[in-house]
Amino acid sequence: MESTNSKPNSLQSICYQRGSLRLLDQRRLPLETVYLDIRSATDGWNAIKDMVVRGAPAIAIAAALSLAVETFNLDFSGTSTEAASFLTKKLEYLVSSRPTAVNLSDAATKLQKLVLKAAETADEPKAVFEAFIDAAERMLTDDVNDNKAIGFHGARFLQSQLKDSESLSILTHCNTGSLATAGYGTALGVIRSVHAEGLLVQAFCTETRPFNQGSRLTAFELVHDMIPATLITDSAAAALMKSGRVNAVIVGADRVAANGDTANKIGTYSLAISASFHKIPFYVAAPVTSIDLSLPSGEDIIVEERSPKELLNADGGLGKQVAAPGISVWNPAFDVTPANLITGIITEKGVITKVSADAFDIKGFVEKVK
Ligand SMILES: CSC[C@H]1O[C@H](OP(=O)(O)O)[C@H](O)[C@@H]1O
Repeated sequence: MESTNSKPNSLQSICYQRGSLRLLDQRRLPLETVYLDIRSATDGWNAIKDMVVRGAPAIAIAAALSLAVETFNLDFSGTSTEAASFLTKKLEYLVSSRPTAVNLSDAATKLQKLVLKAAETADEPKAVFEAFIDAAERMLTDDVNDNKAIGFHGARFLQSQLKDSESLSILTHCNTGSLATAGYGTALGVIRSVHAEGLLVQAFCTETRPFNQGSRLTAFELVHDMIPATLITDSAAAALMKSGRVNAVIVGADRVAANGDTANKIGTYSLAISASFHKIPFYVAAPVTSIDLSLPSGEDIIVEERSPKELLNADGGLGKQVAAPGISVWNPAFDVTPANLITGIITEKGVITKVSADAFDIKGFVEKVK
């Protein structure tokens, strides 16, 4: 993958036009803006695995578009059925790049069904490939629209919870903004919308060890958008809540189980416990595609464990060794927050609130908004 330094828009993680895909190398932000040329599903797989691109929605879109670029430039001499088989196998391969976020597997499943259906009526493979490329491209615009709707519903709901003349200071974790999506963001999109409504006093973002998505990416986005924001260490979050300066915590999601248990960046569970102790509402912001109704609870969510180097070396593994040689490491990239610690789930279709003290009716919500 070659790198180029062109800079269409410093928050644009995915630069795509038919036949060409460039991904912003998020490992080098915020100090360097470098785009990598992605020419195949293999390039896409490696970019996701190595966190060139990250964030549940963004990795799904990057995966699909990496295959769209390979397909567009492919000299294929098989049948329509063989074209569909080629695409379904490549999608299965792309899903293996990161296991926890459901967006990637959900998108792959939908695209596989689409190409198999297209092959039933296509006279030639070109029609199957074009149906796939069209669907992959639609993910870009659909995601931005969903994120803006999440922002709208989130801001409106938070405003409805405020007493007169109250305003909001919001704590968030990891990066859930433009850099984690096709644009605007999920939890950070809600912060953008609250700020646009003039209701935001301060955003607080955690560093989000070990990969530092908060200090490197979320802080970058907040400064870029001139949103009043303060960076804190992960370990300062409880003290900040105790100080009374946080009115709400809003985080993203990689996978929401049928009961509302939510997998998100490691450290989210600790934030939820601290928020509960300090009686601060705790929200998850995610598109409905992040909900996995096939899992009754978070018990069965696969949590990716990443390289010990992310802890042993500086800069989330990109720098030189700083930890004691020989120490063992446990580095889960995510944790699961139980539904009873979550106040509400903000989606592009509206906010899912509890139907009893500790329970959501996620299935009922999804059925209603389908
Ligand atoms: C809207 S992004 C969702 C989710 O993805 C992030 O993880 P990673 O940076 O490892 O891809 C984080 O968990 C975000 O909350």
